[in-house]
Amino acid sequence: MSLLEVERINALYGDSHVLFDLSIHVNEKEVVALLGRNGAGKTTTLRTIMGVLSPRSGEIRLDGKPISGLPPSAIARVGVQLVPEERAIFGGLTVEENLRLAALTAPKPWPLDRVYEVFPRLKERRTSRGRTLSGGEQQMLSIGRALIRDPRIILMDEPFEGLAPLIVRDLVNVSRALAAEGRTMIVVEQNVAAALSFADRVYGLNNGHVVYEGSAKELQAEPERMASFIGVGLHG
Ligand SMILES: Nc1ncnc2c1ncn2[C@@H]1O[C@H](COP(=O)(O)OP(=O)(O)OP(=O)(O)O)[C@@H](O)[C@H]1O
Repeated sequence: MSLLEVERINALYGDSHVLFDLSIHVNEKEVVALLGRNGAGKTTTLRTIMGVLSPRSGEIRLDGKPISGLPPSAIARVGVQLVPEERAIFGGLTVEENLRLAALTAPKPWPLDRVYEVFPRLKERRTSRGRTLSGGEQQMLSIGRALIRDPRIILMDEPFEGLAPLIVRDLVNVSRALAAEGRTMIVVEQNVAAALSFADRVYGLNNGHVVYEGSAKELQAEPERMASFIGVGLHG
């Protein structure tokens, strides 16, 4: 049994059908990349797993127990954490307050220092307010807020988007380290090369359908295959 099982979900925004019988699974300690063009349904898949959107049909299970239909707060309590594209940190609170707040409702949160070991820059900025952070620092804080709750699975939505290449390199290195220590993650990313550098397995999405599944290694060996499915190249 996989840690996360998404089985034939259909999701709609009003009358607009966005995910069609979509099935994916994520094994414990596995990193899965969801790749596809803009509008393919990647963000909607993460939002549906998190419970922000309820699937119209199908089922989502964590550890074999259904979570679809539960509110996001309940899904967070059982160990799912979304790191949203817009980062969603509290601009008026300091780095440390943002982290403490995230830890507050977690059953077994990490001590603050463990987050600071992952992101030393956050320790340097711990008394700074969220709104004064750079884009890269905000992304570190957003990931740090997920990590401090010690979740079973982290859903990362375009973590490298809009960041300078040097920051992306640092965040990729952190993601690799998290993968190496056995964190379970789903990553949605337009930067395919960056995502494949730490993903184990890949799903390609197109128009709300899974159109490709394979190991990251397979895909790196034949990137034209991915391009033919979804029009996303390794350098796209
Ligand atoms: N709140 C919403 N209301 C209505 N339609 C939406 C909403 N959010 C997304 N959609 C539509 O659902 C489809 C899937 O969007 P989604 O954001 O999941 O795609 P994506 O693969 O994550 O792409 P992107 O990289 O652009 O975020 C698109 O056609 C989009 O226009």
